[in-house]
Amino acid sequence: MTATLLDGKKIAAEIREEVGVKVKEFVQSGGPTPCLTAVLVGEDPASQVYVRNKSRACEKAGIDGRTLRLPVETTEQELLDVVRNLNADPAVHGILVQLPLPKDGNGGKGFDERLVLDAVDPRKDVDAFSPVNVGLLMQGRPRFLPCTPHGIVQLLHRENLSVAGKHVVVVGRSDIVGKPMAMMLAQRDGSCGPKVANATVTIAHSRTANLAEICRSADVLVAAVGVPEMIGGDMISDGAVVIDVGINRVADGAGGYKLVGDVNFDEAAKKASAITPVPGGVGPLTIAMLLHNTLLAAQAIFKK
Ligand SMILES: NC(=O)C1=CN([C@@H]2O[C@H](COP(=O)(O)OP(=O)(O)OC[C@H]3O[C@@H](n4cnc5c(N)ncnc54)[C@H](OP(=O)(O)O)[C@@H]3O)[C@@H](O)[C@H]2O)C=CC1
Ligand SMILES: Nc1nc(=O)c2c([nH]1)NC[C@@H]1CN(c3ccc(C(=O)N[C@@H](CCC(=O)O)C(=O)O)cc3)C=[N+]21
Repeated sequence: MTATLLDGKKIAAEIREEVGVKVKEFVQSGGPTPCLTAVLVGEDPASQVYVRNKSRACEKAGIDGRTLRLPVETTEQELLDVVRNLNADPAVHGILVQLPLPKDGNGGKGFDERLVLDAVDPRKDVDAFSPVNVGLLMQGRPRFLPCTPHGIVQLLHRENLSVAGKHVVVVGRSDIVGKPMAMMLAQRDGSCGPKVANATVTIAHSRTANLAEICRSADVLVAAVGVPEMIGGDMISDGAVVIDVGINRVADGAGGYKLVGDVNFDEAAKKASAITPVPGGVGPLTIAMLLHNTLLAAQAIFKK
């Protein structure tokens, strides 16, 4: 089988366009310009790219996208104060603390990531990382859907790929991708995205025995591992749908870097019925859903 390419970049552009129209309507009806503030500590090059992409996308959608760049010397207390000031600022609707926080930050001690994320007001938590938002999601009554899994849900929906009754294998159990992805696809009622529900979900991770065999039993395989091209063609059954979340920078052999996913694309494309590329797959969708959440946050605060 030769796979259809699932064009995340194109679908993300459609979603951003739709969000842009809704932002315009919201502002015309008297609402404030939705404002997303990203907090970036240190100078991690990958984080710089994501934050730049986010602010460009915000601008195009009519959202005020701000970035607070803090030096790596920032202390945990100072970072908590920054977050609390953003919580209290009525002009800011969405707050995103870019992860990972630098290991050498906070005077060399590193940050307690949980403590910092927990300080974000749940109503402004457009990443959907706070315990309140995770709990609401789990119970099938989400306020914000986490951006990366929501992007995947939108992709499946818009490509008419149903997961109902299918076996979905999610490789990876992070709080940002694997865990919420698994929970969202297993919902009874599609509360976690349009019509996307009722999958039978397996969560695999680094302690999983027989990973290849489990992956081969997947109708839909979601790889969120962070290991370049670790999912080979031998781990994919004929006709499976493959969603590659991985964004890994590897040497390109010419002195520079290139991005590859967690899936060996060339091998997988020979087996799968449909597959997302890296770049141009899940990454752009993540940003589109972040804009969506920022508008939701502004609408919810405005209504009160
Ligand atoms: N496209 C996008 O928008 C986004 C992309 N990403 C990318 O997705 C990837 C995953 O990110 P994230 O979820 O944050 O990663 P984490 O490092 O937090 O989690 C990785 C998960 O993969 C599991 N794992 C690691 N090695 C193996 C292995 N050899 N076999 C099976 N499972 C393994 C780990 O298992 P265990 O729990 O046992 O350690 C863990 O659950 C990264 O490449 C990241 O850059 C992330 C966020 C957004
Ligand atoms: N609080 C927080 N929330 C996040 O959502 C978050 C985070 N921290 N830390 C890092 C990960 C990663 N992430 C990506 C977003 C966009 C692309 C993206 O746009 N990728 C493009 C290419 C980007 C490039 O050229 O490097 C693509 O895949 O086509 C990738 C990865 C969000 N994350």
